[in-house]
Amino acid sequence: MKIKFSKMQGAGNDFVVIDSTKEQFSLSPENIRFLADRHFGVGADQVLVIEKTELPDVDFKYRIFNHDGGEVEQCGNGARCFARYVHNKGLTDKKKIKVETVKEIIEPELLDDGSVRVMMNTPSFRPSDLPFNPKGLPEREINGEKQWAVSFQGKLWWFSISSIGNPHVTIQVENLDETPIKELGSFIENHPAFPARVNVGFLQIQDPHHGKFAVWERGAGQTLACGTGNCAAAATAIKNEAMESPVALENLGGTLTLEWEGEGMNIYLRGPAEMVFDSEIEI
Ligand SMILES: N[C@H](CCC[C@H](N)C(=O)O)C(=O)O
Repeated sequence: MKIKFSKMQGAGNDFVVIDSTKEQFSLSPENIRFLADRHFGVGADQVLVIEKTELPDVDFKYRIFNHDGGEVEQCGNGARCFARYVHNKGLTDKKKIKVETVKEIIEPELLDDGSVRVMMNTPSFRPSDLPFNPKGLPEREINGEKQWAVSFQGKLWWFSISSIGNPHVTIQVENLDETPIKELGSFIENHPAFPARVNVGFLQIQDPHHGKFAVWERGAGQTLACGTGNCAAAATAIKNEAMESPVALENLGGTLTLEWEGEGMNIYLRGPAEMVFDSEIEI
């Protein structure tokens, strides 16, 4: 089967985007892994598949598949690239789009300055929403917020949990350059306390409105940015009164901006979304 696709990126998080609104594709996990493979396929952190939605007052459905072939609930950088794609390809002339994802409706908006702003719904801090089973892990409370810890390389690493539709752990560090992101990220991603695995974000706070962020993504490894991870880190830091909205986080692949007015409110993610090239591939 020959498939047309667009290669896109948002802050260096890269995607293969496939339009399945006209011709229905059912891609197996093996097909996804091939498309995402950086040696034998196109290469991407995630594969995004655009489909028709059955929901009233919603414009599209989009499905998100990680590099390892697994389908997941949400992708913030992907949402921005999705919006750029459907507009550039003439699938809609709307600048504010309603999109069905696995668990919720999100609303990306194409802004006049060329960036894209996405309403990413309300962050949750409930363990059951990840899911997260903390039994047996060291626990503490800071500013009324629970944190847990894992022991790794002879040190306790304290983390906060949150869900942006997909599961996240946020670890606040003094210096990203001295943090074992790959090793610790992979250890926590696959920890038995996270039955569905987890994304692991590392936040270095510079001042109440600025920070640096690095990430080990569930099913994709270390990426140059993770939109939902930035949402999780900013919401956690704002909730703990360590940062104040708006928050700009410098990722390896670019800067993302988060706006969140507090618990129970929607969080907004803003950043770039770029087309790289169009092509087709036989799978
Ligand atoms: N790895 C994530 C999915 C992609 C999220 C990320 N690329 C983003 O921009 O939010 C997960 O397994 O939940």
